[in-house]
Amino acid sequence: MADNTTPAIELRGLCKRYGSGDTAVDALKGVDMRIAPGEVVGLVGPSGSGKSTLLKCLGAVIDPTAGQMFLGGEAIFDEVWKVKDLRTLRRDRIGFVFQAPYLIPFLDVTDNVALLPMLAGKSNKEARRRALELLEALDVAHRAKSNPALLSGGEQQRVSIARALANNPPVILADEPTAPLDGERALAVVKILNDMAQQHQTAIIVVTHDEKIIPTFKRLYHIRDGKTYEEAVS
Ligand SMILES: Nc1ncnc2c1ncn2[C@@H]1O[C@H](COP(=O)(O)OP(=O)(O)OP(=O)(O)O)[C@@H](O)[C@H]1O
Repeated sequence: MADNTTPAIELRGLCKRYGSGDTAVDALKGVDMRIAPGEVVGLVGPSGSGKSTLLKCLGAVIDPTAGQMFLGGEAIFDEVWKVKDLRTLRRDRIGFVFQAPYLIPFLDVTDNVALLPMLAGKSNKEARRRALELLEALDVAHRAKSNPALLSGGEQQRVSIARALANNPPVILADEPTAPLDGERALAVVKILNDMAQQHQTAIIVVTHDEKIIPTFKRLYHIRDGKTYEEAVS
């Protein structure tokens, strides 16, 4: 990424140690990353290499042990805590897409997407308007009033992407978002993530093992034994 752009995400020497003493595990051993607004990058690595730990640190779900993390140039983890309100940080600045869509079964599709903007203080009307706009963009508005259980796997995943985008977060963390999908639907989800990144300048990290989508990333980070390496992709 260009040096003069403020990165959406920047990690400097991020470390995470679980436990202490003889049983301590150093899951992250000094991770450096810079991701610009609008970039979609892949993160690949073998089992136990630290992918989940890195996503949990990025999502402010767990604290790193050392190092620095910045979102949009603002220190999130530093020598001291700079951001106290992690709930607000997770709600407004980071969108999550998981392997399973985890839609709420007793809310219809629209309310699943509208819930986060409502929690962030938008009126019901405004939150639903935003939800419908996203459902349309993701080509799933025809299921707006359905119970999520009645949707196909690909439709449910598109709804979960709409939910991740609902508060217009500058960062989206996607953990194996295409794992349950066939090749065509997996590539369609990647295209949606790329389109959304371009339109909203969202930075997106996609953790994946999915050989079908790995060649689509313009930048790819490998993680091995708690350290990341960037692969130059032509
Ligand atoms: N809560 C924990 N306590 C102790 N060690 C942990 C904990 N969570 C993860 N680890 C260890 O940290 C290392 C990295 O684990 P992590 O789950 O981040 O890897 P991963 O790349 O996501 O693996 P997978 O692809 O199998 O999910 C592993 O050695 C793991 O055993």
